[in-house]
Amino acid sequence: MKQVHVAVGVIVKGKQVFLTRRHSSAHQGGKWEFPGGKVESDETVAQALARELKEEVSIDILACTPFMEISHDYGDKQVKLDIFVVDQFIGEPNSLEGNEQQWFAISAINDLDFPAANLAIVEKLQVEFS
Ligand SMILES: Nc1nc2c([nH]c(=O)n2[C@@H]2O[C@H](COP(=O)(O)OP(=O)(O)OP(=O)(O)O)[C@@H](O)[C@H]2O)c(=O)[nH]1
Ligand SMILES: [Mg+2]
Repeated sequence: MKQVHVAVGVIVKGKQVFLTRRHSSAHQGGKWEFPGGKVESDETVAQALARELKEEVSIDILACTPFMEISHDYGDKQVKLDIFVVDQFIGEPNSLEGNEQQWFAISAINDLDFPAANLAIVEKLQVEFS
């Protein structure tokens, strides 16, 4: 099975993180996620991240830092998540696709329902932003 390369943005403000909820019909539907999406064949991961965060939550990235990479096999889909912390941006994130969205205290996201691949992200975030 081909691995899907995904650019993922962990949008932070102080000790808060911005999450959106995946549409119920999507892969891993109904779960909370970090905004992002597939890297197209003609773009770098940084370009994909900038494009996805603009399309999905309407912000312009000013600075981002590589955070971690996670490969995960969901059985029906293999993903490689290329994850960046985005802590400088223009605009206020707002889901253009009508998803549920919320700023959460990083210390309080343990009990949310995430795709399995995200658990390592949550763990590392809580170590570094608490
Ligand atoms: N955006 C995002 N995708 C994630 C996360 N965790 C995770 O396993 N994924 C998986 O990464 C894959 C691609 O993400 P996506 O569905 O956002 O891609 P996209 O925006 O290009 O969507 P589209 O092609 O449906 O329009 C999905 O299978 C999704 O389940 C996450 O935190 N954020
Ligand atoms: Mg997406």
